[in-house]
Amino acid sequence: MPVPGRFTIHARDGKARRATLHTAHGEIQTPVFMPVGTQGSVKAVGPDDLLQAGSQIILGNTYHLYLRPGDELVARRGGLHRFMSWDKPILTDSGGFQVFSLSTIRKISEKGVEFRSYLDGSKHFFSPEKAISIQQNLGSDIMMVLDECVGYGADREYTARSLERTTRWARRCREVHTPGADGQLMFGIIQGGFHEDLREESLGQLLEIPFEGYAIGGLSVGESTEDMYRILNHIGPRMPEEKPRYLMGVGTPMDILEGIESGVDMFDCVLPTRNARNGTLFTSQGKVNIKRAEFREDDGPLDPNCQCYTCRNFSRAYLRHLYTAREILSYRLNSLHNIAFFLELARQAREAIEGGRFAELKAHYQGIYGTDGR
Ligand SMILES: CCNc1nc2cc3[nH]c(NC)nc3cc2c(=O)[nH]1
Ligand SMILES: [Zn+2]
Repeated sequence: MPVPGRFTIHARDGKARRATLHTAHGEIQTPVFMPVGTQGSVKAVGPDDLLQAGSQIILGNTYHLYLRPGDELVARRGGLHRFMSWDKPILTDSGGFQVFSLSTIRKISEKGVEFRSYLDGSKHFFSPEKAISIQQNLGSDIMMVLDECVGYGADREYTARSLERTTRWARRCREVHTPGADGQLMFGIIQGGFHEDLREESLGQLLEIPFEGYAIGGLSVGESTEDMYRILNHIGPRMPEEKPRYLMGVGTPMDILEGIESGVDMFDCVLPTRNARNGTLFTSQGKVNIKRAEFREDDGPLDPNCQCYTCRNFSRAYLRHLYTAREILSYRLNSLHNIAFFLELARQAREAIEGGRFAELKAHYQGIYGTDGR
């Protein structure tokens, strides 16, 4: 009987790990890429598409689902898995990031964060306890604590005070959910901005609270690749060896490979689905901007090395036509392919770590996408 939270490392290649994370809705092979299903759907694709593309786990946003359709409504329908017909693992964020990035008026205090809905301007309040109760209503397999993601350029003094409050909030989240209750896991989130010593401070404080996994927050917030990698390389290897490590909101193919090399196991990013909708497609030979005139009469597949539904059935000429005609099918086929590309990248990383060839895999993609793939 799998024990939710059990994390077994099968192989290592440098700091990179090949592991299995057990959850109440099945095992996750890591390194893993998690498609983002913000409002209970991964935009433009269905659960069958996701399964066929090899998705093991998807992400839901607490902030959005709380505001619409409401976490209580979802709970009355049997929880998010049943509601969206996805019976594999789901990770929900705590809404913290959306509140800070989407909501206009907000007040942050020791008690929590007050904000106005981006939908109708109504006033709402997330305490750490409320953020957890929403995720319990959603029934996600992995819950995230409520934290404050300080923006890029926040001063050191504010960053230091903020991480202390984020730790106190993390403790309050832990206090309202017994480890493993209802098979749900809870991850702590490391803050500390771009200061190595504050990152270590945040991690050290969180280690005193039992979490089933730890996430690196506060990155991919507009910083340079150099700053992201500096913090990633510093804190990744310092995170608990025997627990899953999750880098939130990252990233480009090269950012993901850099994260894996620093010992990170789990990634989520809207890049594949968001870029699909503006015609930017990731392929084994680099980025393809499908709206370019050069593809008007190109009968070849988008990516000859890709096994996805889009690449097996449609030509670049057709994909370009759909995109320029703003056909809805364009969003589905482009999103499917980009998701398949990111899932395949993670699969190749798992295989490379098993074979001790991760450095070669990273070098291969560096040759195609450059050092940071932006
Ligand atoms: C669980 C909610 N908390 C939380 N989410 C995040 C989501 C992110 N997404 C990105 N780039 C796209 N950076 C992030 C940082 C955080 C972060 O520091 N905290
Ligand atoms: Zn494809």
